[in-house]
Amino acid sequence: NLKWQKNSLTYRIENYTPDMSVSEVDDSIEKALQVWARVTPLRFTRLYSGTADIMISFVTGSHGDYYPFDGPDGTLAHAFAPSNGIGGDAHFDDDENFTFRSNRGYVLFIVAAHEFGHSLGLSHSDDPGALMYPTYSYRNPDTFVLPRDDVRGIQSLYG
Ligand SMILES: CC(C)C[C@H](C(=O)NO)C(=O)N[C@@H](CC(N)=O)C(=O)NCc1cccc(N)c1
Ligand SMILES: [Zn+2]
Repeated sequence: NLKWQKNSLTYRIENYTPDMSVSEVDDSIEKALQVWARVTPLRFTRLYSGTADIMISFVTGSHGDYYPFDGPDGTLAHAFAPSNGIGGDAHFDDDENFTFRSNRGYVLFIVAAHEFGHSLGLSHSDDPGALMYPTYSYRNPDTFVLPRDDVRGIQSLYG
């Protein structure tokens, strides 16, 4: 499936990284979902148990899918395109150092916003300024604005 066939999606934070406080992780995830909700009819509801559309976890190395993580740097996270089961799920490599807003380490909000782009059906962009560009670059979460290329991409799916 190219995209979700519903606008109301659920998410669940299954576990936490030791790099940040629980509230910083919660806030980073919520803000990363809002980035996409603001420019689409999509709405996200948090679940605290059971199976959500977007299951979010912090894992290292081999973790039960066919895409084991690779230690520090390299792959930071991955997410699965919309579908039942693992579709939509986002896994974060906990061998990375995730931060709330420092440019030392990877800003979880930025990585999560990128991953949720995949969870919603976006692939990578070749626009170097795009959030969906393949490689991470630091951006201040307090002043982050979704680049035009990403708005175009998500609205071509859900606009
Ligand atoms: C083939 C994929 C599994 C690579 C993986 C990715 O794109 N995940 O969505 C990944 O972690 N790519 C790294 C590439 C790298 N090490 O620079 C990345 O930073 N992706 C996350 C990211 C986060 C925020 C912004 C952007 N543009 C990219
Ligand atoms: Zn990616």
